Amino acid sequence: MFERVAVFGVGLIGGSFALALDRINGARRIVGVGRNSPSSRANLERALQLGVIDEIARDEEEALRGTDLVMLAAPVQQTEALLAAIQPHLTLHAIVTDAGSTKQNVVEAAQRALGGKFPQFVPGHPIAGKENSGVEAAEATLYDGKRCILTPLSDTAGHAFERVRDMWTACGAVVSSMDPAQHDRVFASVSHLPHLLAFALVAAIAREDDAAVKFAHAGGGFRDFTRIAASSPEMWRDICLANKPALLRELTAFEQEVALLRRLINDGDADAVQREFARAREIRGALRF
Ligand SMILES: NC(=O)C1=CN([C@@H]2O[C@H](COP(=O)(O)OP(=O)(O)OC[C@H]3O[C@@H](n4cnc5c(N)ncnc54)[C@H](O)[C@@H]3O)[C@@H](O)[C@H]2O)C=CC1
Ligand SMILES: O=C(O)C(=O)Cc1ccc(O)cc1
Repeated sequence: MFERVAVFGVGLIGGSFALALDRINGARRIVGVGRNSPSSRANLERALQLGVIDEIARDEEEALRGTDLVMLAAPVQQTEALLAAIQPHLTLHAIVTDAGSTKQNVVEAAQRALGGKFPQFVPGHPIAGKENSGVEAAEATLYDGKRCILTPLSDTAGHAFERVRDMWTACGAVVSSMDPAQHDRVFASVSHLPHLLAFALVAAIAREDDAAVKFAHAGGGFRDFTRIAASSPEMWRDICLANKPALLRELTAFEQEVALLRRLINDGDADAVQREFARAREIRGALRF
């Protein structure tokens, strides 16, 4: 399918992408690129050892030589700097895509950094993942049966969009398209807010004097609610700041709901509390994932 694929950020998502592509013989050669830090270098070496990538590229020029697909899978606020460094080496037939959890800031970064080459960029977001980071957590089957959303603009090249769509489909994902702003509103609600709340709950309890005894007695409900608080702080910092307006709107709506429940509990209004819980239970029970 592709001759040479360059993956910028060979962690959970980039590593799983490389493994999924390899499984379908989707790339003749896969090259990994990291950032200039000891932990990133160690992660890339491990990726090579695990056979996730075929080689490590030292810089953008080396990574882009003969490359016909670039996948960005680094934290979203790195997008503009990465694309600016890639742009001079990007040949006309090469396609660039990404896996970032936010799309409006990524699209705007790509427009600024790629200029006339922006049509070669296909913004994407696989809705698959877990709380573990790094290449050790990568899995070839991560995207099987999972949604992958593409958010092309009117000037995105049709052939680039089709190749990225077909590639994700071949990797096992169910692909659909969405407008970037709508994407960010949806995921502020069902992904970014829940992660923020999980981090907030653990952080709030940890501040209490008897936190240790409380955590020691936590059961399944607490485990389920806070699993995602073990996710990468850097990645979630970037997502929350990149999707600030939509996330703050969702946070306001959530605060209003919490304020309502606080008032009902304070008033001892048992019927109203039960009605609120029953409504949520019914809605949650009908959801199919
Ligand atoms: N973790 C998840 O469940 C999901 C994450 N995403 C998105 O995928 C992207 C990657 O996330 P993960 O793989 O989970 O994170 P990760 O922490 O496992 O991997 C990110 C990798 O990017 C590298 N990196 C950081 N800055 C870089 C740079 N400037 N150049 C090259 N490499 C760089 C890091 O060293 C690390 O190896 C993020 O944009 C995230 O929003 C999307 C869907 C699900
Ligand atoms: O760990 C989980 O359950 C997730 O929700 C994974 C996830 C994290 C970020 C995304 O943009 C998409 C999926």
